Amino acid sequence: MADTPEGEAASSRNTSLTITLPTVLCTTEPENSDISLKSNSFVSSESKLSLPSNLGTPTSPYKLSSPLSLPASPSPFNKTVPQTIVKQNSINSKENSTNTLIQQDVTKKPLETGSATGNPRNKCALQPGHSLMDWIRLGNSGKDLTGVGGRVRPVSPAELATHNTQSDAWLAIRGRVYNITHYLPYHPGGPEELMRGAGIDATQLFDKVHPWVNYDSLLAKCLVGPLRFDLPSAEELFDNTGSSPKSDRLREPSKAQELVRKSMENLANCITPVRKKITSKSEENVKGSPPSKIMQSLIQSSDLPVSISRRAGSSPIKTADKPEVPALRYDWIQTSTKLTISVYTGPLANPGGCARITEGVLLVEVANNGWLRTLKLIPEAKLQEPLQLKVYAESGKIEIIAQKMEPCVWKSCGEISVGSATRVSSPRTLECSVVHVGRVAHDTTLLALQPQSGSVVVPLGHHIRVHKQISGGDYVRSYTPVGEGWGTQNSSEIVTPLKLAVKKYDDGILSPYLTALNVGDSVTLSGPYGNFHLQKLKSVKIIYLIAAGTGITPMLGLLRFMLMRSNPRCDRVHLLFFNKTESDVLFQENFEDITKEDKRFTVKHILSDSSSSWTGPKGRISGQLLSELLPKETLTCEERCCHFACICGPTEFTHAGLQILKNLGMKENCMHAFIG
Ligand code: HEM
Repeated sequence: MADTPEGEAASSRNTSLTITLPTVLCTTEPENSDISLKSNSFVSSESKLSLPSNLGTPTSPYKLSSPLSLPASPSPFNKTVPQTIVKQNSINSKENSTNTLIQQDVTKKPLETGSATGNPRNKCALQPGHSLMDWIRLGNSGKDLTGVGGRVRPVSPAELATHNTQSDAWLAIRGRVYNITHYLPYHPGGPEELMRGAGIDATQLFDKVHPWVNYDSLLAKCLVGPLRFDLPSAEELFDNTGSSPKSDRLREPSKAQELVRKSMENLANCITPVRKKITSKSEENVKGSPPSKIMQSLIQSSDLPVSISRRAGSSPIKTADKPEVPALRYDWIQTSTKLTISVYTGPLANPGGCARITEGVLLVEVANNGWLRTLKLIPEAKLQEPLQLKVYAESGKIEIIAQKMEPCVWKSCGEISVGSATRVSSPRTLECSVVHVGRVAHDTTLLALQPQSGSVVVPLGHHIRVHKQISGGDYVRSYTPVGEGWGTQNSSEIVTPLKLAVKKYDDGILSPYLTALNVGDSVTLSGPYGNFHLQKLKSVKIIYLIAAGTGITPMLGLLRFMLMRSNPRCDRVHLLFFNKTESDVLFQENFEDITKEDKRFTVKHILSDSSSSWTGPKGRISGQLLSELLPKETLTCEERCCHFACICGPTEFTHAGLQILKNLGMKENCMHAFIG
C-alpha cells in the first residue's frame, strides 16, 4: 500500500462513475491524507509481549546485516563476458586454481580436456566481481539461486527443456537439475559454453570437458531437484485442488536431497576467519555423532572444516479443534557458526514473521492467513543477534539464521516447542531506526528502517502503518515496503525489509515529518495489514499491474515474484504506470534495467500532465486508454485465473480501473485492488 497521493487524488476527480466494489477490496481504513486519530486505536499496548511484529519485506529473501554476511556481487547480467583466453596467473584463474571445491588438482587433469571448442585451455577472463569467491559470496547472500523458492522438487525433461535461455537456464547433470542462470557469468569457460548444456541433460557434455570439476558443490545453492521421467505434467503437479498422495510425495524434497543441499551450504559457509578454532572443536563434537556418508565424502573432498547438521522431525500442530489451520513444519541445520531454523507454511502461503532473541531464547512468530504461531527455541548454547530472516514466497518457507556466540558444532539444537495457533488479534507495534535516507523522485524519499531488535518480514502485497503523535493527535499513514533492489544503487544496496517510498505532500502532516527524518531517528510502525492472497496467482501466466503514483509500491514485490516463478512460468508482466509528469515517475531506472534483463516484462508510462516532448500515451485512466493498451484476448480466462490484474492508486483511480477491467471482460476473481 502506498501513502495517499492527495495530489493525484485531486487531479483524478474528473470521473463520476458509480461503482460497486468487488469483493476483493479491503476497505478497512480511510485513505485520506495523514489520518489523525484521536485515540490510538491502532497501536496495541501489547508491548510486553514485545516481539516485534510480523513486518518486513514482500518478496525476495532478505537478510539483516550480519558480521558474516558478505556484500552481494554486482548484478552480472546484460554484460558481455569477453571470450579472451587468459593465462593461468590472472587473478581469477589463480582463485579458481586454488579452488578447494574442485575435486582434483589441475595438474592431475587428463591431457586431453575435451574442451567444447577443441582448445585444451579455454578459460575465459571473468568480469570483475565474478570470481569463485564472489560466487560463494552470492550463494551465501541469501539470494534464491534456484529460482523456485529454494525448495527441492522434481523436474521433468519437458520442463527442463523450457529453461534454455540466458535469463532462465537450467541444466541436468547425473540426474539433478540445476538453475545455472546466475552461474553463467561466473563460469570460467564462459557463459556461451555453459549455455550449450542449458535445457538438457548435460552429463556427457560436462564429462567430456571437465569431469574433475565438482559441479555439485559449486551449484549446491542452485539445485532445483531431481530429473524425473515419470512425472505428471507440471500443471497437475502443482494443482493443490486434487492433490493425490503421489503428487504430494513428489512435491516433498527427499531427506537426502535436502541434506545434500544443506551440506553444501555448510561447506561454503565454513569459509570463515575462525577456521582453525572450529576444526578442533568440530572434531571433538563429531565423536558423539559420526558424520553421515554424504558429510564424510564432503569432508574428504575438501580441506575445509565442515560442521555436522541434523534435521528435526517435522512437528505438525494439532489441528483437531481448528481443522482449517494448516500444520506448521520445521527443521533445523547448523554450521559451526550459524544455526538455521526453517519453518514451512505451505506453497504460496505468503507468511509474515518476526524473530528475536530474548533472555537467550529464540522466539519466532509466524503469521499467515490470520493465524499466528510461535516457535520457541532454548538453544543448546548461546545464540546472538543479528538474526537473518528470509522468506521464500513460492514455497512458503521462512528461514531464521542465528549466529552462534561460540563457533562449534552442537549435538542438538536445543529444545524446540511450537505453540498452538491463535488468531492474530491485533497488529503489533515495532520501533525502528532510520538507517538510510535516499531519493527516488523529486518529491519522494526512500526511507530505510531497521527494527531496533530482532528482524521482521511483511507478507507480499501487505502494508504497514507509520504512527506519529503530533500536537496531541496520532497521525497514521500506510506504506507497502518496497523489496530489495529498488531505488538508486546506493539505496538498493541497503539490506533491510523495511524500505518505504514516502512522497511529500506540502499540505500533509506526516509526510513532511517523515521526509525530514535523518539516519538514527526512530519511527513507530504497526502491522502487517492487507488481504492479498498469493494463492490467487497460482496459475497466472499473464499479469497486469496497473498503478498510479506511489500506488506502484505493492506492485514491485509482485513483479519480481512473477518473473522469478518457474512453475508455472509467467509469460508476461505488463505494468501500466500512471503519473502526472515525467519527473514523478518512481523507480524508472529499475524498470528499464528489468526490461533489458527480461523480455517478459513491459512497462508503459501514461502521463496526465506531460511536457510537449512526451510522445507516449497521455491522459487519465479510461476505458478507451486501457482497451488501447491492453491486449483484449488476454483479459479473459476460461477456468482458473491464468490472467490477473492488480491495481493500486488513489481511491477513484482504483475503482474506475476495476470497473473498466470488468467491462473489458476480466473476471472479478482475477483482479485485486490494493486499498489500505
Ligand atoms: C555442460 C556444459 C559445460 C560446458 C560446455 C563447459 C565448458 C567449459 C570450458 C570450455 C571450460 C574451459 C576449459 C578448460 O579449462 O579446460 C570450462 C571450465 C570450467 N567449467 Fe565448465 N562447462 C560446462 C558446465 C560446467 C558446469 C555445470 C560447471 C560447474 C558448476 C562448470 C565449471 C567449470 C569450471 C570450474 C571450470 C574451470 C576448470 C578448471 O580450471 O579446471 N562448467 N568449462
